[in-house]
Amino acid sequence: MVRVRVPASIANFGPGFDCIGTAVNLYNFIEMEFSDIPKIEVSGEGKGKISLGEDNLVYRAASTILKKVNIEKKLYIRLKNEIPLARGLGSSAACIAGGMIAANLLLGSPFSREEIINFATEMEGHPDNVVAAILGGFTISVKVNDRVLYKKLSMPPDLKFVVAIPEFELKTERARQVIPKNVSLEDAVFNIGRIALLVAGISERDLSVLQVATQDVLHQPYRMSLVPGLEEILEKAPKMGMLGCFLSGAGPSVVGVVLEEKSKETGEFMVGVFKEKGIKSQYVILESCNDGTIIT
Ligand SMILES: Nc1ncnc2c1ncn2[C@@H]1O[C@H](COP(=O)(O)OP(=O)(O)O)[C@@H](O)[C@H]1O
Ligand SMILES: N[C@@H](CCOP(=O)(O)O)C(=O)O
Repeated sequence: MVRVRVPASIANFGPGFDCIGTAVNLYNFIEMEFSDIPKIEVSGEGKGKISLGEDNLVYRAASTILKKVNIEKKLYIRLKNEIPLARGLGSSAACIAGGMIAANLLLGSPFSREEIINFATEMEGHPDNVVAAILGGFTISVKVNDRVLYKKLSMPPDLKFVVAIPEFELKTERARQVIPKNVSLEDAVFNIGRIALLVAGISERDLSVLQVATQDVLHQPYRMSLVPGLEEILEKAPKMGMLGCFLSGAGPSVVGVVLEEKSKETGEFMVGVFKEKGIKSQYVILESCNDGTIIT
């Protein structure tokens, strides 16, 4: 039997659509062993909702690895989930990364970490969440044909990520449909500069750039129609003393980047805005997780 812990991830981090992600300290735990019949048990998030069949995402990710080495065996998988589903905290990436890494361990690790990153990216469709979930920290990932080229930085340790999590689910697939296929040169330049500033700011520990460096015009404006309250939160965030504010992944959760003393106020503010829109939400105060998927 193998047991892994895989972190949630905040993808995009403002301007880094499909290429930047950061792992945070909210986890799913996956236990896996070979079995005569396929069996899945779930506790925590998604219990009663998640499929217990072979179409379960963790099962599918693990099976992908078994198939690559022509192993036909069935699996018994126990899932203990802390990551809420379809809220923009990388639940699907955690299933794919964790399922693949656990299966690779069960097989005696025939695949390298690089290979797992490539397989996981292929299954998820974009590398930002899976790379952060596998490696931890703040990650920059670029797809080059079938491979992913990546860099990992560590987050300044004093940053808190206050995440307001609405009660409603927003599937990433749906949130991707509203983004236009083409962008203007002006918008591309807006994001390119901010991504560069963000990466430099994180590596130099210069928090003063975050306000501007977390702005985005490539995905957030289009997703506002799916997340009532997002526009108001982003507009008021600087006045509220947030260092940065953006949609978590594809949403609907919203992240306020703050220093500890602003955490509670930030969470209550965001939950208040959602409430005004008739949306129930709760907030959690998270920290960066520099470990990726680990054996526990
Ligand atoms: N712990 C889990 N076990 C099995 N499937 C899961 C789990 N968590 C998420 N999923 C699958 O992933 C889907 C959500 O993925 P996605 O829309 O990408 O949202 P997220 O932003 O949370 O990654 C769920 O509807 C479910 O099918
Ligand atoms: N770059 C993707 C990230 C999706 O993250 P998730 O946590 O919502 O799955 C996107 O913005 O579509």
